[in-house]
Amino acid sequence: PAVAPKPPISRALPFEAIPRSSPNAWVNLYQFWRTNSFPNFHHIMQKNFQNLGPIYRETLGTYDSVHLLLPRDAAVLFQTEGIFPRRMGINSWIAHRTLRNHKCGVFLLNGEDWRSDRLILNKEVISPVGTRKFLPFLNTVAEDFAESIHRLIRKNARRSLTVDLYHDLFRFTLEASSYALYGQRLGLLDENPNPESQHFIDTVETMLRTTLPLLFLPPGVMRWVNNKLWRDHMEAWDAIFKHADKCIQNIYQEFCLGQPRKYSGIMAELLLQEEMPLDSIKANMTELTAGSVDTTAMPLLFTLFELARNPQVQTALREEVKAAAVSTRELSKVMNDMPLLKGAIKETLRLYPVGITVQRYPMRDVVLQNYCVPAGTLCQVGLYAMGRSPEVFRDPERYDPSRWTGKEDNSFKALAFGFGSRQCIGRRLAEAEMTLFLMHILRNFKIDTVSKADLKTVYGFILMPEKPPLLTFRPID
Ligand code: HEC
Ligand SMILES: C[C@@H](NS(C)(=O)=O)c1cncc(N2C(=O)c3ccc(Cl)cc3C2(C)C)c1
Repeated sequence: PAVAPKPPISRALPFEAIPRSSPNAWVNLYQFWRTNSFPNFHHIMQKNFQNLGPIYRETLGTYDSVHLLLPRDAAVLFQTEGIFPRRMGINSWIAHRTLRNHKCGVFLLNGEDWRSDRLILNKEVISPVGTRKFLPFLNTVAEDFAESIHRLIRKNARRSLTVDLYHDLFRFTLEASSYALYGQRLGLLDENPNPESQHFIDTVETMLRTTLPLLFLPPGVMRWVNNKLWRDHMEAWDAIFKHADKCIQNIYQEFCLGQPRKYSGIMAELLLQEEMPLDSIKANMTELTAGSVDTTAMPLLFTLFELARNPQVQTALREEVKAAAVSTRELSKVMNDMPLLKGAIKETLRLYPVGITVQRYPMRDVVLQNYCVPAGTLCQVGLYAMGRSPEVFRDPERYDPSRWTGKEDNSFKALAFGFGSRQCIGRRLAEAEMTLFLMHILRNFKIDTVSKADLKTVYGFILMPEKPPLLTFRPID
């Protein structure tokens, strides 16, 4: 019998054949600057995917990267990340550490240095055992926040409160994270919040805002291109390090005077373990403190808005929360009894991913969408575009937490915290803060909003609303 002809192996297309937006890196960067495209970075990526397809190449100043849209391509990319996964560095942040002779935390470290710090931090920051220890601290702050809203409502003649929660949410996330990190309350939820901590929140915002324009410039030219921007950036960093240092000195001083008998936060555990040198603890605690403010406040604001304009979803969540909290069981069990609320948080991060991409450099040559991508090429998964792509999600514009609780295969679709051993180390802290916050809000109030129109979003290194929504809270008797 004749031998069946071998099917031709589909020859992967060369790297140069990947569709791309305009090829000239510096012209692109200039255009980006001139048209101030940074705030719209996520929308520009979405349009590029619509015009060029599920893979495209973009060169902007010093960086040349491949953008991916589909979960299956993200899966292939993550399989090539190796044991020291790497993402795009932030030159202006590294430049500051070098200038001030500070150590870097896990976000900026790579290779063996990253891995050794990360493995030590994992035990206290993201492991189930570590998370269980700081849960009660977060719950206390979430209860205090709900009480602070009741306090404001009692002051009003009408039994409701209409407010722009933007700044209050930053105070909540810093109060909650600082309590879990340092075991101390900052007093940000009191009637007149502590001004020093409020100043810290403002400097984190300034630092993030001034990071963006510096993002694609080589370190050498940054300070000459826009000196004021550079100086503001450095000053914000110095203030951030000063605040974190104060928190660290407080607990270190108490520590030398006598070790605490009971759990008093993540930093105390790191000091007790004596596995990490003090300057590394400081570098990592600074990242955890500054990284815990905006990143968690924004998704809370987006969730409250979506619950206000989707009353049926809000009611379904309220039922689930009431049922879960009925028996005063241990906190982590209550948390595991609210799948719909977990789905709501995933739904918020699908539509409003805080970090709009996840980046990796593959350790070996890889084929993506039938193109050859050489090892070491910067590859970015476009989370914002993926979350709103009808190819990936049915009815993508609909806020539907139940899409995450069914039997559907959602693998590599929930990437807002990244992936694998280098995923967000603050994930459990952020998820717990958001879950407990929403649980207490839903138990105490109905949330409403007048405007049902979509919120416009801007990218300022963190995805945030262009204009914060006005929300109305009415106590549930
Ligand atoms: C307490 C601190 C903290 C909080 C809160 C936090 N992050 Fe992170 N995140 C980090 C740190 C530190 C890293 C770097 C981890 C590393 O490189 O090992 C990181 C990394 C990430 C990454 C990159 C992961 C990867 O695979 O490359 C993403 C995405 C991310 N965070 C998303 C989020 C989102 C979404 C939230 C909130 C909804 C959030 N983070 C809240 C500290 C935090
Ligand atoms: C928004 C998103 N970008 S990302 C990592 O996906 O590209 C993100 C996610 N998780 C944490 C952060 N952080 C901050 O906000 C921040 C501030 C100051 C310092 Cl010293 C360290 C940080 C980190 C990187 C932890 C940022």
